[in-house]
Amino acid sequence: MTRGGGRRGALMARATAVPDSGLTGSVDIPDPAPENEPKDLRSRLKRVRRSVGGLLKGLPRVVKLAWDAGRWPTLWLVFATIVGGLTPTATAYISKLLIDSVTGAIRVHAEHLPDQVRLGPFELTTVQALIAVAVLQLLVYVLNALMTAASTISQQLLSDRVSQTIRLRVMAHASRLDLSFFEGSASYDLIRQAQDEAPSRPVAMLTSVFSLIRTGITFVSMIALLLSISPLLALLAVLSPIPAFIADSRYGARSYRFAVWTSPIRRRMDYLSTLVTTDTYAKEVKLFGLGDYLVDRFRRISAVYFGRQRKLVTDRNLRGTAWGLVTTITGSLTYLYIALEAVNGRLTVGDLLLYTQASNSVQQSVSQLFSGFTGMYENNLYLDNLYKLLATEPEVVAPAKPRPLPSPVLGHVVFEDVTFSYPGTDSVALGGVSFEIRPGQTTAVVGRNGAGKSTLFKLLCRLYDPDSGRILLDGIDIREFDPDELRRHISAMFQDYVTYQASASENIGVGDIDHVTDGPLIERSAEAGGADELIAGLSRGMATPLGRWFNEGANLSGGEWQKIALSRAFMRDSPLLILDEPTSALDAQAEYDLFARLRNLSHGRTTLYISHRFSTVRQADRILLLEHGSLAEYGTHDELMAADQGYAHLFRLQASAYLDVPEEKV
Ligand SMILES: Nc1ncnc2c1ncn2[C@@H]1O[C@H](COP(=O)(O)OP(=O)(O)OP(=O)(O)O)[C@@H](O)[C@H]1O
Repeated sequence: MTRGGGRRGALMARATAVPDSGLTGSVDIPDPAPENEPKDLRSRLKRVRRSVGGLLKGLPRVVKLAWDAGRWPTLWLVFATIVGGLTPTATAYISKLLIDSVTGAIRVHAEHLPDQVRLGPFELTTVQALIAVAVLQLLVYVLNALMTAASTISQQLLSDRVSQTIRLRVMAHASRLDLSFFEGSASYDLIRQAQDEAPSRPVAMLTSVFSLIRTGITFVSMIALLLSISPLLALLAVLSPIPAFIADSRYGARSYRFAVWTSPIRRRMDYLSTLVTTDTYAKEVKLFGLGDYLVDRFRRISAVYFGRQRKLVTDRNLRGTAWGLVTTITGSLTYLYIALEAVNGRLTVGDLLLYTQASNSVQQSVSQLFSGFTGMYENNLYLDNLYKLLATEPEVVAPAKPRPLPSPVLGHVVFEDVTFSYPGTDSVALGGVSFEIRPGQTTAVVGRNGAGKSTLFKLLCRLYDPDSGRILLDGIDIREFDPDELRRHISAMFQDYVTYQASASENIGVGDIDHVTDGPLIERSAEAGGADELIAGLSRGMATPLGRWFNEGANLSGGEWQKIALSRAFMRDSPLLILDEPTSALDAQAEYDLFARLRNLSHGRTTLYISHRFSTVRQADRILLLEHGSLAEYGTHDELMAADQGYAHLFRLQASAYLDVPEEKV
């Protein structure tokens, strides 16, 4: 993954250019910069070449997508397309036959000639000729109806399957991406676009492709008819729709850019609506009376957004229609020309009908060919986003030949001069941090807010890689292991743990997905995390749904959720146990109980925990104090108290508050 470079960098610049913080500030959207509008003919031609090139590259991807999603529906669609493409020509020809047989029959009766008319190469009686034409027409209509049904069914099936395939790919890929990818607003936009647009765009592209083929077939067969009567008519029919196409293609690119540009705005609209419609936020929204404010803000942002969109849509269609008039005028002139030719006796009435239909159809197909091309171009731009997302590779990856983890892992952790800044930020979250934790030791990590404690844990779990320095586990750089394999050897609970909308047992079981249905293990983990009593009190015990999204589930308190999250961390019997503020929401008794249990649970495992409560911190074998991303002190409680530096000060500060005596007397 590139950090803010290239296209992502450009997207990031655009995203931040929107002067809207979300909850306050201007709701207006600056106009998309007309950066890519070509001015002269050369650059226009260059752009056409580029778009055609992009299309030709995009086409096989979509066809492959359809083929992979369903072979039979794709084949049916091809067949139906070919038949559909020939139908207008066949219908026009049959109409000519019908008119010629009828006028022939009228002449036979009026002039008392022998009852014989010519139908194509055949000599038939007038009645035979009329029946033959009617049967032919019926066959074409039936075939066309069948093919239309086949094409509708295949399109529907393909559309569902293709969008499912895309969703799956996006999900599967997103689950592989680095944590940092989700933390950048530009990449978040990319995922949003891929999720919103990508499922429908391949099908839209496919539909454009097939209608293009169908129109192409109609065009070629009709133009053959037109050329035989008048090359001038054929030329006129081909050239007249071009102005409308040029107008339309400009707007195709413009509406794509508009969608990219407004993605941050739409994301904010989603956010505002989430704030008022999701249980997690409902309490505060009510308490602070935010409802009306948020709804009003949504209304104003959406009014601006839809106003801009309305302008784009109306402009596009009005201009398209204006240019389309050129086509209509040419069409009318063609009709006049053919009518005069028929009056002068150079054409039969059937020919008149045939050529009228043919020229009309050629004009229509040319304009459909062009607009199909524009549609494909537009869809292809959206698809590019999808492929850009799928091409984004995680940086935190396994080496070509990952080293197997030692067996058993002893849990000897060494940080060697580790420095790290979060992607996209200048400030150093950890700078030159070095320390060693012996196997089986318990270490408490302390420090003020923002000192880098959680960052240290994230690096140890390889959610990020250090910018410099090394982290060793049992003497081996953790980058030599497969990160998934490494994480399987770590039991961790983070500060912002997830509350799954699932049963109590599933909430704990996901801590080791291979054992998500292992009842006894889940029971043991619940006991370790201190959630056993609370679960026993739920109406359906372990089977009780937690959260209310899908079921009438139980709603837990903050501390109760934390016990569940803690229990989840104990599902794995790993050599490394990492707990980020595990007791922040627990009552004093529950905290005391946990640390009493932890003495047993951490036996033989290297344990690191972050805590702001020094009564628990002092129980650790070692204490590590971070200050502004640097290691300030490291040692036992007694050593650090004797050193009488930062730790001793913080310890006394808290103790004095408990004991109600001045700090210097503690
Ligand atoms: N995802 C992120 N992207 C950018 N900066 C981050 C990110 N997460 C943390 N930071 C920054 O890195 C620094 C260290 O953060 P960290 O979360 O490690 O602090 P902490 O010591 O765990 O704080 P607390 O006690 O509040 O949990 C902070 O300045 C923070 O703003």
